[in-house]
Amino acid sequence: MAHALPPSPLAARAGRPLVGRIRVPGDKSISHRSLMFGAVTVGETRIDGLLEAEDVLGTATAMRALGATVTRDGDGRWRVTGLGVGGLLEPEGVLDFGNAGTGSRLAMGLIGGHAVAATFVGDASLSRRPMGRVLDPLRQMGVAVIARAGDRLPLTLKGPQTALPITYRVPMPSAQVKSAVLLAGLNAPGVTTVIEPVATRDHTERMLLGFGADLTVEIGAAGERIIRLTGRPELKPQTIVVPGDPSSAAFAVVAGLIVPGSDVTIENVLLNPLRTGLFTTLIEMGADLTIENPRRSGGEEVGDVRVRASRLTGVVVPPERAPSMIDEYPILAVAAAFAQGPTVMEGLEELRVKESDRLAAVARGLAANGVEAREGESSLTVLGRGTGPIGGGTVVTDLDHRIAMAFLVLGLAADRPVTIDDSAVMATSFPSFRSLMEGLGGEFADA
Ligand SMILES: O=C(O)C1=C[C@@H](OP(=O)(O)O)[C@@H](O)[C@H](O)C1
Ligand SMILES: C=C(OP(=O)(O)O)C(=O)O
Repeated sequence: MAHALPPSPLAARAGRPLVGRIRVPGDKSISHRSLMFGAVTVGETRIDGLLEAEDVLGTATAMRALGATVTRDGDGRWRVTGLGVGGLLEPEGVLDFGNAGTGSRLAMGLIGGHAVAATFVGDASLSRRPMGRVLDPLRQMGVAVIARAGDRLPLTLKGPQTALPITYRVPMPSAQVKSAVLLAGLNAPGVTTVIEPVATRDHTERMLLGFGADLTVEIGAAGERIIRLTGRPELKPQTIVVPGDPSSAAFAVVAGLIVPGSDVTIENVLLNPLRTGLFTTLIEMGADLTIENPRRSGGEEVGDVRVRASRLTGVVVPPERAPSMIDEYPILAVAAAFAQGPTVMEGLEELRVKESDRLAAVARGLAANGVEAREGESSLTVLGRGTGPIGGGTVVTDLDHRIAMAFLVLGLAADRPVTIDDSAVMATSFPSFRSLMEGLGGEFADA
């Protein structure tokens, strides 16, 4: 795992325009779910374009430990032969989820619905993130939990003989919490209901329907989403084609907008409307961003995203947009650093419990590079391009891949190089970040 190695600093600096067409690796959310749903399906699920990054590889290892057969062909196609809903086996060792919030929390739901015990561990970042948000509903479903104070990793859970279907209103906008309850509900006899006051990414719902589950989504009187899942379905093996991850594409998109003279196309990007808040915001800022070749693939909207260098203007990003771009605020803050006038981002409380406290990390990284920003309790204001030079600083990544990549992009357009203290963290979600950006003309140097 990245954190066990000595840190490997990396610097990015401005050079020529970024030009070309790239494909980014597969979507992380869909990749985790493909492996997990395949593990509780009888028969062989095939996955093309699985994200081969540390977080998802950790989920593959965990599914093997639970008894599923998970293999990779020479041509990069993955195969999962599962055990059916209710069929998971008790793992022998601990399950190490590394840096992965999604992997660990969704697996807690999946395993919590089974009458097996499992111990979850992770890296220093994952071990400080709150797990009570998932454990609370699982306890209501009959899961026994032994955890450190504050419900942090490492922890052990044991699923009941028969999980209780519950009705659960998700208290914070979180697709991970929603998904954990639905995954536990898969093996609960009866109907599990999850109520989401604010819509979050809906890959669990779309994919469970694709696997043949009996699932409905109703919109309530106050606009809330009411998701009902009938437990103990017989899931049917699928062939899944994972589109490019918009959260990874985001780095090349913003780089193409802020490096003068650039023209970059990212092909085959997932464009699920619950994931595209960043693109909406950039267009509002004046970005020359177009979607080419829009199409559907595997039950999801996809397209090619083309950007050309643009003069950006600061905007106010409304809090209700946050769930559709929750992982993209660090890179939006970088775009905002090159905009004319302030960009105000609100409703960001969830950023404090990601791989790092991203509100603080972004504000610190900008300050280290001469960009003025104001950090509020749950908001961030980036004042935009001032008169002084941008860059020249070193950014503390604190085991956070998105902080690392966002600030390297800052360096590609800054007046002075920007250094991150550890580039290994990018392996969490986007191991090919550096080579893809170099292919477009980006300049990096080991520092
Ligand atoms: O369900 C998912 O795949 C994810 C949900 C989001 O987390 P939250 O549910 O904590 O908002 C997001 O930040 C994460 O990268 C992936
Ligand atoms: C928050 C993220 O991931 P996770 O919660 O899965 O660790 C992310 O990838 O930005």
